[in-house]
Amino acid sequence: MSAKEEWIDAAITASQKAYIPYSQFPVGACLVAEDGTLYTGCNIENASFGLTNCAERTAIFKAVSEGEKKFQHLVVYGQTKAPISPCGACRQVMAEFCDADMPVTLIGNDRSRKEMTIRELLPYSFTELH
Ligand SMILES: O=c1ccn([C@H]2C[C@H](O)[C@@H](CO)O2)c(=O)[nH]1
Ligand SMILES: [Zn+2]
Repeated sequence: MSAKEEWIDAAITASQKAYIPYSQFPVGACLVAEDGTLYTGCNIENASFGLTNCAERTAIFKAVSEGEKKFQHLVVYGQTKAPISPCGACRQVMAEFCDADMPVTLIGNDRSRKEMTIRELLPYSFTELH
């Protein structure tokens, strides 16, 4: 299923909560659980830059900490010209908690969008310890 407008709106609204004193670059995410529950997230920066948590990971960690295990879609919004491209850390975390076939909709400034799967975002990923 392609992303519902409601999910995109939720990601955009979440970006308005971003804590971004260093980059001034707001990002929002909306993770949709199997039953339709929405978990939103924004990027949360830190004076120790490496501790910054991206919007995608905020949404995923919120959902997992609420006990969610199955997801159907992730939307990521950023004010980029082309649809935003998640960082490597977020791709690895997505691969941990989402099925390889799950769609991820990437959104740019003008609501331009690109739909990819988890597998396309992180091919040949490390997912198991054995
Ligand atoms: O997919 C992305 C890309 C970047 N950022 C954040 C991290 C940092 O706060 C700011 C600039 O990289 O944007 C996200 O949250 N998600
Ligand atoms: Zn990231």
